[in-house]
Amino acid sequence: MAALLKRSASLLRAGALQKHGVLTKQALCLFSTNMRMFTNKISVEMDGTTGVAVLTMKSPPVNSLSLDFLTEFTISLEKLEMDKACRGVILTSALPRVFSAGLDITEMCGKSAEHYAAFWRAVQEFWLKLYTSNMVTVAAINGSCPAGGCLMALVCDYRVMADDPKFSIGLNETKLGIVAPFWFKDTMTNTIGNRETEKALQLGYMYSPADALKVGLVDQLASADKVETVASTVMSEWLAIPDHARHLTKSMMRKPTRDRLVTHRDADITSFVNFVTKDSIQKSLQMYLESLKQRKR
Ligand SMILES: CCCCC/C=C\CCCC/C=C/C(=O)SCCNC(=O)CCNC(=O)[C@H](O)C(C)(C)COP(=O)(O)OP(=O)(O)OC[C@H]1O[C@@H](n2cnc3c(N)ncnc32)[C@H](O)[C@@H]1OP(=O)(O)O
Repeated sequence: MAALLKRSASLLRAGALQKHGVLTKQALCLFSTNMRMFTNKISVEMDGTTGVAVLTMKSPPVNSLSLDFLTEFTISLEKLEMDKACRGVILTSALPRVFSAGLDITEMCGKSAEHYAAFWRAVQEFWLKLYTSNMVTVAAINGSCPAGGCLMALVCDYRVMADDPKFSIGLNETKLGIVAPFWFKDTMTNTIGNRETEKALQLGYMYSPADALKVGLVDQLASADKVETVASTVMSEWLAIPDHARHLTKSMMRKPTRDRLVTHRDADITSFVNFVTKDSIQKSLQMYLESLKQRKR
């Protein structure tokens, strides 16, 4: 398993995975009964009787989406996708207070253009795999989830969030002096509508759980200790629908948004690299990172 993961990770980075579908054949049936898989940053527990896997992010301190994290996540998801016994995935965090802090800012600071391009391709791949998954995906949001963390929750079919006012959720990119790409924006617009997205994105607004429920950014609130249980109940309701009908419906709803990124994928990478290599953007990101560190002092 470790060797397969290592090889898969290097293939994914090299972009070979999509071209040759290598993982498809090798990883088949890894989860066909009760199964546990651990990587450095993610653990997956698959219940063979219900067909539901729980994918738990465990990358302290804040489950930030680094290149390594994204690679491990995408590979784990792909393995579940290929296991016919797996029909649904619940995403959650093992960390107290944080679901995911979004993209790892250190991946966007002080690195080469080649690194930024590889990082951005991995972010796109992560979004595409989760957005177009055949499985039912439910986010059990047991902590804060800004920016890329919010995006991860938004691409799921259903969101249950812990009803704790200390937690918040939203696309806060403008607060860092950066801009949410069009496919982040599309994902949010599809969920809460154009007007609310326009306000939320310009202001980099972080919603409390109650406000997130009000605008439809999350579907349901639960007490912090019940989030995963509620997510499991929701999952069984969704799994009561025949897979093929639900999946065709999901594809029909999501295809235009998915196609837009696929069509403009290379241009989007170029645009990201051009943007993030600007001195002014580097300065904003460095200052933001520094402000996060200062908050603790
Ligand atoms: C027009 C063309 C456009 C083209 C595209 C252009 C632009 C690119 C768009 C890129 C889209 C970006 C998406 C993102 O996801 S950016 C990331 C945004 N994330 C955040 O703003 C979250 C910041 N973090 C927090 O708010 C908090 O950390 C928290 C998640 C609420 C957790 O709080 P707490 O438990 O109190 O933890 P600390 O704040 O103490 O943090 C612990 C350490 O973790 C470091 N940290 C936090 N977040 C990140 C991160 N996202 N990346 C890297 N590192 C992070 C933090 O600095 C602490 O580090 P230390 O222990 O060394 O001090």
